[in-house]
Parts: sequence; C-alpha cells; structure tokens
Amino acid sequence: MKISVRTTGLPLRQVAALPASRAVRLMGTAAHIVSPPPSPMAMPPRFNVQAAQDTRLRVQPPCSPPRQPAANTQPTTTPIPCQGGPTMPPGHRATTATLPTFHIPSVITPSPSNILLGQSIISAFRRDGIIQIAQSPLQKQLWSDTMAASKRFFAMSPEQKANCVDDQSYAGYIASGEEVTDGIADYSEIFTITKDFAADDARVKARWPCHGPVPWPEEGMKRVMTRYQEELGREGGRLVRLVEMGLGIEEGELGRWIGDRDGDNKGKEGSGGWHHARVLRFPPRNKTNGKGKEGRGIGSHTDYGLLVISAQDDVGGLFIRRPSGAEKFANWEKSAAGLREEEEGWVFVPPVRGTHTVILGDMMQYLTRNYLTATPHKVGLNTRERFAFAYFHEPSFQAVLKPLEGGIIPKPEGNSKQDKGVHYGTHFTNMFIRNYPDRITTKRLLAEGRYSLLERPELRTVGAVPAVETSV
Ligand SMILES: O=C(O)CCC(=O)C(=O)O
Ligand SMILES: [Fe+2]
Repeated sequence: MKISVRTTGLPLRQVAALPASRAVRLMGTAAHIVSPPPSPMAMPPRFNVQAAQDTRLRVQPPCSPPRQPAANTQPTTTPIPCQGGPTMPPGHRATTATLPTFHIPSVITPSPSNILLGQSIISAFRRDGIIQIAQSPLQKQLWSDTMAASKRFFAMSPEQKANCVDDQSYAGYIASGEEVTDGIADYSEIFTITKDFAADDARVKARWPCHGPVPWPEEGMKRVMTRYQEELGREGGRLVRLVEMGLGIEEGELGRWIGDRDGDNKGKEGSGGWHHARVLRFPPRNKTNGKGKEGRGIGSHTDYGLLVISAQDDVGGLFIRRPSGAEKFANWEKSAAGLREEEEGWVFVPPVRGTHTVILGDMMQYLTRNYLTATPHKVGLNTRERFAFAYFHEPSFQAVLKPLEGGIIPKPEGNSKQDKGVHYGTHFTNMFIRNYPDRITTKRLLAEGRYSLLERPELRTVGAVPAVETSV
C-alpha cells in the first residue's frame, strides 16, 4: 500500500505504509502559522449538537537502540518494543511516529534548565501535537494496577456492568456502541471517573449538571484508579507549570483556571480542575456488536480541556493529526468530531512501554489563541482487544476562561473586550450531551431543566458552592 506524506517545503512523497515495523517513520514538521483567534460562544442544549520539520523523513529499524541519556531538557529516544510488538490496525493509512521521551522533574522550579524544557515541550506540541513522557516507578505501578482492575471490570457480566451507571454524573459504564462520535457509534467500552461527589453534597442537591457520585463496581478498582488519577493530577500540574514557562507567561496564569497551582487539589472547597479519567477496552475488529463502523474504535475528535495524559497496552490503535495551519477548527464553537477522519495525514502512535503520551485539549487552544491547538485523534480496532487509559487535566467546571496574555501568546485581533469567554462547565456539558444522547444522565439533565443552571453566577465562579438547595 502507498500513502502520501507532505512535508513542509518538500514535494509530495510516496512512502510505504505497512507493516508498522517497516513503515517510514515521520518525525517533526515546521511550526505552523498562527491562525486568528476564535470567538467563543455558549452552545444551547441539543441532542445532536453539531456545533464543534524539520523536513526529514527518517527510516528506522523496528527496534532502534536507545540514545545515550540526555540532559534534562533534551528528550531521549526510546526503542519501540519488539516482542509481540504493536502493529498499526489493519485498514488504516498513516505514517508511524517515533516520539522522543521527555523526562519531567518531580518538582518544577523556574531554573534555566526547566525553562528550556518547557520551551522544548511547547515546540514539540506545535510540531507533533503530542509528546511522550517517561513514567515514574510509582506511575508504572499504578498503570499496571489500573490495567488489572480494568480487565477485571470489563470481564464482568453485561448486567453487572450496566448497573454501574449514575443518572446525575456521566461517571460509570459506557457499553460498546453507546458513545457517539460524529453521529456514529464508537466500539469502545468505557468506565469513566468524574469527580466523586457524595449524594448529599450541596452541588448535587442543587442539581448542578454533571455533578454526582461515581458508581464504582468495587473498592479495589476505586482505590487504585483514584490513586492513579491523583498522581496524574500532580503530573498535570507539573506540565501546566512547564507550559507556562515555555510560553513565557507568569506562574499561575494558566494554573489559575484550574483553581490549584500545583495540581494537588489543595484549593479551597469547590476549586480544583474538573479532572476526570477513563479506562477503555476495544474489541478485536472481528468481534464487535455491529453497532458502529468496521474497524473504527472511536471516531476523530478533540478532547475538551487542557491536557490529556494517556497510556495504552502494547496492541496499538491510536492515531493523531499534527497541527496544521490549513486545518482550522474550534470545537467549543462548532463540532470538530469526525474531522478529516477518512483523509490522509494521520500519524499512528505506537505504544511504548514505560511512557505516557500527552495531547492537548480544546481549552489549551482557546487560551493560547491557537498558538497551541487541540490534537485531533481517533482509535482504530486491531486484530486483538486493546486496553487504554486516559486522564483529562481540566479547568475548573466553574471557570469562565479568557485567552492568556503575555509571553509568546499571539495578540488578539480586534477588540478582545468583546470576548465573553468560554464557560468550561457549559463546554463539558455540551460535549457529554452530544456524545451520550441516549444516556439516562442526559435525559434527566434535560428533563429537569438543569442546563439552564449553567448560567447561574455560582456556577461561573471558581470555588463557589451553593448555600441552599436550588430549585429548578
Ligand atoms: O484509546 C486511546 O488511546 C484514546 C482514547 C480517547 O481518545 C479518549 O478516551 O478520549
Ligand atoms: Fe480522546
């Protein structure tokens, strides 16, 4: 099979696509031109919301030896595992990424080497749309424990899994074929963890959209996944700080939208990012329930918040698109779901043990006026079942975001005072209504008129908590 790859400044090239072990691996493209700032808008509730180089081509052997350990600011190249190694899902056309691995210090001080590291991460995001970071020993353990818990959960009977649903939060089980991306059912089977509110929490009693408990199937899964999520919250906090340094903006300028500066949720009651996570299982491509599209695990989409930290087993299925000035989208205004799903230009992200990958969400794009762009991605079904984990590092549900100022953030075009900002809770709620039109949570949210609460001042003030039960 042949595919076309355009590299900046070079003519269209024809390269061999499969198998992955022989594929031409593409690394690096020139930074793209900054596109004009989008104007934000709050979407009304709808069931079918359709709102949303370097120039080298490097051929690498399948298992390249690791480079010598590099200085802190320089990512290292990690070998792709050979034994039972990953393959690109059949039927997909893409190049294969070889991502360098960044090593994130456990404490981020504004030292010259950390500033360089931040700048290097920003360049990598602008070039590749994704970075790979080394897992700490604790993270390796938590990933492995989470995978074990995930496999236990997905092996439960359909009835047991179907019981793990909450009608106020979107936490819990999502059956294969239940999630919808761009109007087509995804084959992913998922357990989502949103913030775990007690039923008598004031925000739940006040019927705030998406606020409710997590319907855990068992204590063991709750313990390990909560720990993993908290640990990635700290990693997210470190990455946010490095992004601030790389962008040359003041400490806390980005972090303040999250409500905590160091990512450990020490903020006052009600503050803290709307961080959430999910474990996913993808069936083998020949063992689906027929509700979706052949070979498609999750359709092309962007995620919603700031950063997504993910890990995958060694099967392979994730594809991303690099930033491109020619591909304009702003998912908080008009749906980016399904974006270029069947077109050329996808990059396969092979699993690399001992690493997380990090991609960017919609709000990072909005806050940076498109200097950084949300990373379009999709998942293909492979010949084996595949397990993955994604942690979403988010702004506060109550934050009304406004683009960042200073550093290398592009200046606004026109009158930025007219920019009403993006309320994260509204964007999140819109996305979940769109993805889960038939879920009990969506039906209850709309039936009870909860959506209109998103306009209330207390839902638009980071850290505010309802004093008394709100009637809707
Ligand atoms: O399976 C993966 O690697 C990515 C899943 C994903 O895109 C998501 O959970 O939003
Ligand atoms: Fe995603």
